[in-house]
Amino acid sequence: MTSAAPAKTEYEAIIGLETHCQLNTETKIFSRESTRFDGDNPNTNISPICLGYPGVLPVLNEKVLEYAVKAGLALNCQIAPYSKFDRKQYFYPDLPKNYQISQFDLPIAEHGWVEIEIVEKPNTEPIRKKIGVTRLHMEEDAGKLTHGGSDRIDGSTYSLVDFNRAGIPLVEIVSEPDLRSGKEAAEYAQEIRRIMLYLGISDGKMNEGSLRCDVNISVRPVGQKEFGTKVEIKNMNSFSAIQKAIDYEIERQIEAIGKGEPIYQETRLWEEGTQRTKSMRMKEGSSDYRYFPEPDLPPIEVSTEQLESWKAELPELPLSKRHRYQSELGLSAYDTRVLTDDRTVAEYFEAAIAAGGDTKQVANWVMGDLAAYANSNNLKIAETELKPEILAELICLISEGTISGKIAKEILPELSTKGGSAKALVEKKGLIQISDTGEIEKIIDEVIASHPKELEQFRDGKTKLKGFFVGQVMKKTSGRADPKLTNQLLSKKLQG
Ligand SMILES: Nc1ncnc2c1ncn2[C@@H]1O[C@H](COP(=O)(O)OP(=O)(O)OP(=O)(O)O)[C@@H](O)[C@H]1O
Ligand SMILES: [Mg+2]
Ligand SMILES: [Mg+2]
Repeated sequence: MTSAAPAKTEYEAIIGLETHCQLNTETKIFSRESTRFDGDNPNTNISPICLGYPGVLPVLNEKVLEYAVKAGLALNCQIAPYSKFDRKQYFYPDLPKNYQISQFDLPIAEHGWVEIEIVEKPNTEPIRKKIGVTRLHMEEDAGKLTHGGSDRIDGSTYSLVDFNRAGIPLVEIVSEPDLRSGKEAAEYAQEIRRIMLYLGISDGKMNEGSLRCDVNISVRPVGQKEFGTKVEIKNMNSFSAIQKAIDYEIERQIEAIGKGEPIYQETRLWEEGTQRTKSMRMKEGSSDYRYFPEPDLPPIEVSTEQLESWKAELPELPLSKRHRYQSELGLSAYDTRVLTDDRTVAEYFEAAIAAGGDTKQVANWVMGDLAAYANSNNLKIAETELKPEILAELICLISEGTISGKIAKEILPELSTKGGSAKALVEKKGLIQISDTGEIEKIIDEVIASHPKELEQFRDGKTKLKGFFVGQVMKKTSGRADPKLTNQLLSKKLQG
């Protein structure tokens, strides 16, 4: 008896990511040219070292080591007290040396992990998962190729190469094959980016190529222990492209296996236009690179003292903030995620609380009106003129009853544009809330006296008209009457 081909749900995907982050040092990894490459003319920030002329000697940029170690620590890795560089050899027009200086068997950092937190919707429990980080190593970037165009004279096609990018420092972060879906992989990549940005060592721009993720995927029947053959996918320039490329590739592999076709160990390209992956080349095994120790660079030794001093410089990282906001501040996983995504937002939030603002209120303002103001003015929250202490002051003015929440919303744009104290602005504009019972009663009496018809209808059972009277009181006081008190007093007066 032959068994039917397994259904789609009987397969699971195994995914591992290789993430390349450009480090934002001033100068290149082994030479002194500037790392600027966009904006500058092609092939201007170059030297015999990054082009690999014979006989030149590379020297490691100390900042690169510092940034790589800090990244390794932030990824919970063990930092190697002794590591070295190796030559990874391959031929490609963007690599004139025919080898890339990288690290092979003794990388600077190994055995780490990253926690991802998937929050599907507000008010749901997040799914948390630890993803192993196999290693982090330092290496140099290659040049940038621009394909296309055709020669004006003979019509031949050509490619241009810009070596300004050659020698820009990179760290490559290799994950364990612990990811199981496109969603998890995109979340992992975002967490890596967040960590790099918190550390301030990379700008994390996927669309400009300073953060590049290669995805490795295989599928296997559920229950099978061995992994299937992996396929590597490149060329995704957003997190959603990572997710889509993986989801597409999982389907493709399952379908191929279903048809009895082999899966080749190959490199495929994600095509944004067709939303598909396309075969690019068969994948080298590591033996094809003929790695050997880089003879021109001494091994790297990191002393315990040096390591401790770099460790002491690390900021509080997103994971720790997420845990703290949820367990100590009692915020939801969803709010926590919004508040900790960007370090400057998290720091603004914390400063407003430190200045006396109520936690939940600060969170609501930062994620709500203030975020909306900042967005519509193309600013970051911390770049607005509303300093965190003033947001705290504004919140206190509401809670002590000096102004209503509505008035606070109205003056937020002015405070965010011009700065200055919230209290001073409220006083200057005469916006202080009327909370005096006698004063409100007097206004209510006037309103009732001038609307006898509505009063009669109300007393005849059209109780909805209460809202009309509230509105009239607010109109007369330019919105300054304490809404709660107004409601209470109106209820009494309308009954007669
Ligand atoms: N069978 C598999 N299915 C899916 N992912 C896998 C499988 N085996 C390994 N991986 C993942 O593939 C990635 C391999 O990356 P690594 O940098 O070690 O090697 P490579 O891709 O062969 O080399 P290169 O750096 O030249 O691209 C890791 O993230 C690993 O977790
Ligand atoms: Mg790879
Ligand atoms: Mg790799």
